[in-house]
Amino acid sequence: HEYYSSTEEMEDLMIVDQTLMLNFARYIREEIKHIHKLNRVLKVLRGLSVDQPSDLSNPITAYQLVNRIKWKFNDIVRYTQQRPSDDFLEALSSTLKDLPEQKEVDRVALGLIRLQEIYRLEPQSIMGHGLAGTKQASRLHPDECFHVAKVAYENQKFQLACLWLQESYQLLQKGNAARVSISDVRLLFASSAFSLGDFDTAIDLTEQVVDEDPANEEALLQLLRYRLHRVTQPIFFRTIDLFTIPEPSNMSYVALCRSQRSRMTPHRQRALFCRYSTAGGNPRLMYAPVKEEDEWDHPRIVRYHDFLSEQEMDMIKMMARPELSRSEVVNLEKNAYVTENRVSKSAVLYDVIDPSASRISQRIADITSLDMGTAENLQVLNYGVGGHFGPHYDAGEGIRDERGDRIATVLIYLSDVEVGGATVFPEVGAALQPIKGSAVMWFNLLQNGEVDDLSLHSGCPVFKGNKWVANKWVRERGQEFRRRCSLNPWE
Ligand SMILES: O=C(O)CCC(=O)C(=O)O
Ligand SMILES: [Fe+2]
Repeated sequence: HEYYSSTEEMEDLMIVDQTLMLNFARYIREEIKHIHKLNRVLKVLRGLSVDQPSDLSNPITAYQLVNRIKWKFNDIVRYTQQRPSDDFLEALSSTLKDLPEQKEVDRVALGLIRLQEIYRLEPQSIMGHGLAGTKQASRLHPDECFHVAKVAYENQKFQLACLWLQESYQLLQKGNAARVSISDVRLLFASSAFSLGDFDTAIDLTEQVVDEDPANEEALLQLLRYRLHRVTQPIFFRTIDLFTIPEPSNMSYVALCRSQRSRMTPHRQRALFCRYSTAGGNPRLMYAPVKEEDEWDHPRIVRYHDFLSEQEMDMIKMMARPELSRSEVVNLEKNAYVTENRVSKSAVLYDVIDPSASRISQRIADITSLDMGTAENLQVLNYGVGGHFGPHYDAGEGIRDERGDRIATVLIYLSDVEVGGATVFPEVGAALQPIKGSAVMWFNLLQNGEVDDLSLHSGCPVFKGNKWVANKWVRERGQEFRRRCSLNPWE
């Protein structure tokens, strides 16, 4: 079972944790009871012993000795074999299937690293100090810092590895007991520095390890390798600071995630409006017009406020919860696969089964005047630790089928997000804040049916909070006359 890709399911892991501790405590109580019992048995058996060799002159005593030694032996075997650990071991093996695998632990560390890169956080601040609204700083153990460093290293994030190693080192220096040693930290730091081209630091640190333990073969080998490199490739990048968080390559996306604010000139902003809309006189909206707000002009993105009620949202989450499974993405050949570029769990709610899903379709049809006959069923998403969806198009080669392509996306926010988790459009600079109960809509295709390059978008990593959204993808077939309709605000 995978937990980290859904914040909602992380709660299950807390229960696994509590059960494990409870069973262990119960086991200890049983062991103590058992020891008491063994002590009582010991006392009884001692009472049956012959004290003095002289007693053996009495034939009765001699008989007792011969007889009781067997009796005692049997008792000892019997009572020591009755161990409470059997029940406990059984409980443990049933917990085993609920435990996260090491692979998952590594991916959570990768989630932390992603958050650090995107939101520019030093280990100190991601552990709580710099995070507004965090009650309690969550400190990591030196072993844990080392593990995060190792995952960073394995993912070629060498500077982040250095930062986490520094953290681990400082904790070790303060005398925190740990499995990892200062030498382990130095060696991994040396490798990271070496990978960043800082051969001097790599050699320095490895020499320190060798000085302390001249028999450390791994260190000796590394040292040779580093020295050789310094001779053969004497160019090194002195300018690289080992302790800075590097800027990811996709800057506009990252900057939008960080600020969570759209970037638009005031002049253009003044042309954005809020209105009550009846979608050109739809009878179902005449008495309850929808609150419509322009989020962006080109491509046009609008938000519908109070699109769903609290009860509707609770219902959707309740229906989706047991169906959640790891989200996948499709490639051009329409093959679906799991990737760390999309960390969430999702469930499909079918219009024909679920009244709340069909009601949503009706609302979307009313508000947008688009035909829902070919639209996809509602996809409900719950994000996980550092959960995100990297920049992507909702439409394209891998998506298109007999219903056409995904002409429009309606994205419904089923929760607020405390920090992070905005939906951003890096090509244009739009950032949509998750607002619980609201829905945003945009077109993925141009009027000519081609994918609109500007519709590239991304769900930023969730830093803090539990992000729920639902997607409704509208397909091209059925919209042939609707998108051109003059009553349609999407022209
Ligand atoms: O969660 C978000 O903000 C965006 C989700 C999205 O783009 C998608 O699921 O296709
Ligand atoms: Fe999307």
